[in-house]
Amino acid sequence: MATLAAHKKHKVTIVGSGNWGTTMAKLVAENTKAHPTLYELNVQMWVFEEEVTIPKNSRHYDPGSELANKPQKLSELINNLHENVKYLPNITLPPNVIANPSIVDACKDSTILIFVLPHQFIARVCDQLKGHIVPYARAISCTKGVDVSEKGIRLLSESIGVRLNIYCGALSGANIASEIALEKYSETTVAYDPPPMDSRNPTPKGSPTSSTVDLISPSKANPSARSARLQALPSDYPPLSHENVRKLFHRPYFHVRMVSDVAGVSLGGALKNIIALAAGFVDGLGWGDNAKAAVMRVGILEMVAFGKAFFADSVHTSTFTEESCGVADVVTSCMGGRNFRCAKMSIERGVSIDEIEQSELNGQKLQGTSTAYEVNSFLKSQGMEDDFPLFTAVYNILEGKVKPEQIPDLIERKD
Ligand SMILES: NC(=O)c1ccc[n+]([C@@H]2O[C@H](COP(=O)([O-])OP(=O)(O)OC[C@H]3O[C@@H](n4cnc5c(N)ncnc54)[C@H](O)[C@@H]3O)[C@@H](O)[C@H]2O)c1
Ligand SMILES: O=P(O)(O)OC[C@H](O)CO
Repeated sequence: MATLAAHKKHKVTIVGSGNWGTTMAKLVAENTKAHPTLYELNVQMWVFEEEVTIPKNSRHYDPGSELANKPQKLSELINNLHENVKYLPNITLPPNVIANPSIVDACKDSTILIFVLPHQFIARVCDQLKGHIVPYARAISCTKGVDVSEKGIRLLSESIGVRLNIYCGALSGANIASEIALEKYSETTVAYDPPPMDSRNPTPKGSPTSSTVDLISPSKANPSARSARLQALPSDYPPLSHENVRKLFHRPYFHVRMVSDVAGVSLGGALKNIIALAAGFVDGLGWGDNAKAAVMRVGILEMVAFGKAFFADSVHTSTFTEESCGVADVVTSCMGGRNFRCAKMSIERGVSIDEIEQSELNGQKLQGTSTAYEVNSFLKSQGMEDDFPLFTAVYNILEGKVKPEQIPDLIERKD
């Protein structure tokens, strides 16, 4: 019997256009061009619209132009210059990256949605998207953070999945965007564990087209786990197997390892930002590399303990220790990430980290500060602050309740 070949291609949208969002658009657009049988060439990139003046040090600044020093729409600048002059300056984007200020239009008919927004904006953007995406779309979250509410703590992959009623995987790793944009070698971890119905291609005649799938696994973190009716990917699309998803992200300079542990990948990316703040605090005191290594060691232990305590059914400890999204991300973030750098500057200058974020990041957002608050509020609700002394110390430093100089005593094991 002749099998029906997949003849449609996946349309891909990048939801976000900051430093990492724009880098992600660049590398994904290189891959849609490299794999024309799987993916549509053009990659939509949703831009949170703002007016931007081309910086005077930009290669695109022309003092003789009538547009010099005039604010212009960021999405139009990106499409005209093939560069995001605000969030990823001096990097040329492939012409198949299409900046789009309409979230609904950017995601229309897309079967793959790649979320790369600061985590505080995820809920609002998902709300705007509800009812405007194809029901069999699949998502990957590249955002680092968690979603804490009175109901408990949710991974962002879960949050996106539940809000949009679609399956969502995660991408995270030791990935400082500016290095990857310059095509310097780096690795990442992509967790994608699609429901079995997605790997069936073509769909056998008479088989169901939708299935009930747990979008959130029941755990201590989520006592009210939720199931949803997930729609199968139609068989005229190429299956989103590990092999095909890998082809969307892997580049000669960006090596991808595929895993199935979505919870571990999501959690590693979120918690490492709290550890990076601690590393910045001790470095800001001029304490050097030994001190940084000490907070990294304790931080990694707390990351593993957090996974075991609240996501025991889903997280594999080996994801933290063996994959780029765990220890490797802690290391790179504590050496050169924005959370580390801003925490360090805040100590050196004696001002709050929020002020440093405002004055130094030109609109880029820190994820560590809000994650430290969110994780603390969750730990408090569980009566477990004392079990995570480094995470608790970072929160108390941000609150001005303890001083960074107290970190060694605060994180010392009490046994
Ligand atoms: N930059 C990196 O090196 C890097 C690497 C890996 C992961 N990440 C993660 O990726 C996520 C996105 O970070 P980024 O670096 O792309 O962003 P960014 O911090 O560079 O930029 C902030 C973005 O937020 C957008 N924004 C501002 N207000 C908004 C609103 N009200 N609604 C929606 N969007 C709004 C801005 O337009 C901009 O695109 C974060 O979770 C971050 O931790 C970043
Ligand atoms: O610059 P940060 O601190 O947001 O970290 C960037 C990446 O997450 C590092 O992997």
